[in-house]
Amino acid sequence: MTETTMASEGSTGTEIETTSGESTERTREAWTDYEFGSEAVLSVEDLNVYYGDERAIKDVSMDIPEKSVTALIGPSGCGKSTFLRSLNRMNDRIKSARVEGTVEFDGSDIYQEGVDLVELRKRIGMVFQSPNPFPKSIRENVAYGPRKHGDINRGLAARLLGRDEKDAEDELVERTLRQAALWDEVKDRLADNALGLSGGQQQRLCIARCLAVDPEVILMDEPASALDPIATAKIEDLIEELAEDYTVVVVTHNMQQAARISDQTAVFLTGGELVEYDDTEKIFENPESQRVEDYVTGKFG
Ligand SMILES: Nc1ncnc2c1ncn2[C@@H]1O[C@H](COP(=O)(O)OP(=O)(O)OP(=O)(O)O)[C@@H](O)[C@H]1O
Repeated sequence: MTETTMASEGSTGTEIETTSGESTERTREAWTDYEFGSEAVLSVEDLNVYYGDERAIKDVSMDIPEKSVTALIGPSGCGKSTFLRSLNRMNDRIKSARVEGTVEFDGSDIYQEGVDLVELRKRIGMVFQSPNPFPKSIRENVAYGPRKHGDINRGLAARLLGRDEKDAEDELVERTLRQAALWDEVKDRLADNALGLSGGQQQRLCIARCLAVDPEVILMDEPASALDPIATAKIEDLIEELAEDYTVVVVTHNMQQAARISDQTAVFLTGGELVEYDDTEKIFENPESQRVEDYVTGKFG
């Protein structure tokens, strides 16, 4: 098929006119080197993700700017979660998944050999759709990561060795629960089982657990989709606050939510294509792509 390229200057999409006269839109090659408000902390190049023979992410290149909220939106099955998981190698846990391309974080490719995955996931943490606290006390949920990583020494062995850091742990538990906007609700019952908290409180606890190991990036996969409107509003406020200190990447089905909380929005459409990526206001008010306009105005999806 003969194709004539009609890319106009300044346009992000490229119109392809086929011999049949149909005009279809092709996505930009790369959404990197973008002039967002801050430096890129993650830089994705030519990312393809397969499950067996099925390709779930198709040639995605994009930069993610630091200390801001990047929303990933698109219809069900378009690859948002797969893309999110590829940013801290969570897809490694899925047997059939295969990743090609690079994801640069702090100047090096997270997919190169020898990367310490525990350290990587400490720096790039994740919060899942359903709150998943451990069936332990509220305090232990927060302290678990720092204890495991040896940042805090607690327990009998530490006491015998004279290295018990109770005060440091108390300070860390309070600080992270405050950051997660949960402290006031749980400060008098830190020893209670976390499973006794409401869904929204459990999700904020999971965010505190993620913050306790001092991440730089927080990946969130539909963090409010299992919550009621009040709990959702609290999570949304929290996400905006967190972006003052952390880079947040959030998958959401909820377009109003993306519009409310994010600085930039990436729109994925069927087949794992990144169709458009821009300032959130631009995506919702004046997108370049007709397909994106149809999607954000609810014509499909
Ligand atoms: N573990 C897996 N094994 C095989 N295929 C998978 C797996 N996870 C996702 N897929 C497939 O990859 C594609 C993208 O799925 P993904 O969950 O990333 O999309 P999504 O946009 O996050 O969807 P949703 O909004 O419904 O959560 C889909 O076709 C899905 O069926």
